[in-house]
Amino acid sequence: MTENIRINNPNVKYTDTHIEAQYCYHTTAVRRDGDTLTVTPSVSELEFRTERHVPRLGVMLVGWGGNNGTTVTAAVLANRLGLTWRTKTGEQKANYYGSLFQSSTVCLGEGPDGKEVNIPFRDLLPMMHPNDIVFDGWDISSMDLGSAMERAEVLDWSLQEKLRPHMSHLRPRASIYIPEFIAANQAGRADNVLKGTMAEQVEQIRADIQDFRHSSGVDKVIVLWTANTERFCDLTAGVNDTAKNLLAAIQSGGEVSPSTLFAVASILEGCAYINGSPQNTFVPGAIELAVERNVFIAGDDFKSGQTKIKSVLVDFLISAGIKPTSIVSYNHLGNNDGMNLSAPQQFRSKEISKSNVVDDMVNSNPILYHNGEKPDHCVVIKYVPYVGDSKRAMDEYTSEIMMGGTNTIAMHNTCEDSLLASPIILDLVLLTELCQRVCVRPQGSETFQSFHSVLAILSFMCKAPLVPPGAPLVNAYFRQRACIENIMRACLGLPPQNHMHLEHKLQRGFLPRHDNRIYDNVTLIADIHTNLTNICSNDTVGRTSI
Ligand SMILES: NC(=O)c1ccc[n+]([C@@H]2O[C@H](COP(=O)([O-])OP(=O)(O)OC[C@H]3O[C@@H](n4cnc5c(N)ncnc54)[C@H](O)[C@@H]3O)[C@@H](O)[C@H]2O)c1
Ligand SMILES: O=P([O-])([O-])O[C@@H]1[C@@H](O)[C@H](O)[C@@H](O)[C@H](O)[C@@H]1O
Repeated sequence: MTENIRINNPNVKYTDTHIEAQYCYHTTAVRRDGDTLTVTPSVSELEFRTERHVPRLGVMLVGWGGNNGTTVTAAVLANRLGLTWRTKTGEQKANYYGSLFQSSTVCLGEGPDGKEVNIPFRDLLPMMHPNDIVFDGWDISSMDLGSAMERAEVLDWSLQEKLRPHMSHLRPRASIYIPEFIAANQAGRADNVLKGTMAEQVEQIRADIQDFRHSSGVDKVIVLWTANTERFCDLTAGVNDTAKNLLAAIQSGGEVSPSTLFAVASILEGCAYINGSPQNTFVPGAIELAVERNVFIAGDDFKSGQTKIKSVLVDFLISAGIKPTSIVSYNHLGNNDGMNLSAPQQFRSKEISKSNVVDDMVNSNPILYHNGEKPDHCVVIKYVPYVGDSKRAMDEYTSEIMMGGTNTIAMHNTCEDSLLASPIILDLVLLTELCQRVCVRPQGSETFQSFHSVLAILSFMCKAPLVPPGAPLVNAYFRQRACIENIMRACLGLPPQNHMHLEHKLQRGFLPRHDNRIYDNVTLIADIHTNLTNICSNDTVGRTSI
């Protein structure tokens, strides 16, 4: 279902190539003087410009032969082919459940009947449809995607049988393998590795990207790491502290992880690079290189299950004035990721990303938490081969409530881990692709600017969000989601969702006045057919009328 939305707004203009929206950005600055807080509202006039043409997108996955890589590829193929398959409970149809853009909605406003009108999130702006993504990638295991899907043991066999003819010809490219960065138990699958110096391997990855771009005919490539979790990299001055030093370290063969080598290769090829794992891929030199080359980077670590619930539950508790004092997150799983995480250094990377997710919420409430006080927080991950990709998570949240009371919430959460991560991979690349088509011009500035290379808007999909220097780090789930929705609304000149419904809360109510200011004596009425093929090819849409 694709919704056609009509923006009746004088400050939104449609050209053949862009959506151009004048936007008033409201914020407040706060200054403390003793026990007085001075709050100064500010309004910034911004012009958002969004390219309407959606390109053909290629996604290259590092770790393509893994559970996530095979599953997300299979899911896109199954949806593209419109596959159904028998399960023990009946006929199952391919879908994109778990994807923010494909399976959740946003509220546009109220209809004449006073009821809210909700549309698919993806219909807010011209976005790539996941069915159209072209996949490629690398893996240290040479196994073809059909066999690797079988190895992953994620999807129903009857679906695998339908998909195998479409996947068996897909083979991961040879990859960069430095054994010390992942668990020793991964060595057995490493039969597809590049030889040569570090610099030669980076050049090969760059050549692979160029080869894929040319052979597939895609217009742009995004590279995403869904390979195994690496140990943290040592941050060393003169090695990875600047872009120049990092490039030199690659030439000399210093301490640079495979994930960072892929990041450098992607950035040098002008491709956005996303880190789906918890290691510190983005060493300062990599970030500096991305900024210098104006290339998007984002991460870290897909926020898929236990941590996603934590970023909701802790936000609920603390914003309700309840004080979490102990958070224990245990899970066991039996997939290869779990096997890799059974090694201490790799587990430590994951423990860090899973543990820091409550910091912003705790720090937001000095009524409950004083002088750096934090809840006890324990993360346990165990490898139990028998359960495979079916992660069993058990969480206990103990909180202080009124008058010395105690509240304990215990939950059990079982899921196929890769079926939670796959839609997040799609959301990450689709939102990155959209952001590559958006630029903003503050009032008084001659030129437009893109988002910062560190693409913080992707925080919603990450356990340990990477943000630009000095930017706030937000983990609270609904704040992150609102950030995405309101930035996309701004691209349409629409104000942020405020959930106030004031017109329904006053004694006599009032009728909101339509924002139909005249714009150069022209009232623009623009149709948005958010089906991208319509917008690009059908000249009857996106029309303006005077
Ligand atoms: N719900 C989830 O599945 C979830 C959530 C958050 C984060 N993650 C992270 O996503 C990553 C992938 O998860 P998975 O379940 O698909 O794991 P997996 O072990 O099934 O897949 C990882 C793949 O990466 C390959 N690989 C390892 N090192 C490589 C290298 N240097 N180059 C290319 N390929 C390499 C492996 O051969 C394997 O095929 C892990 O780091 C995991 O921690 C997963
Ligand atoms: O997102 P989430 O469910 O909290 O975290 C998950 C961990 O609990 C799991 O043990 C690990 O194997 C996955 O890679 C993922 O990181």
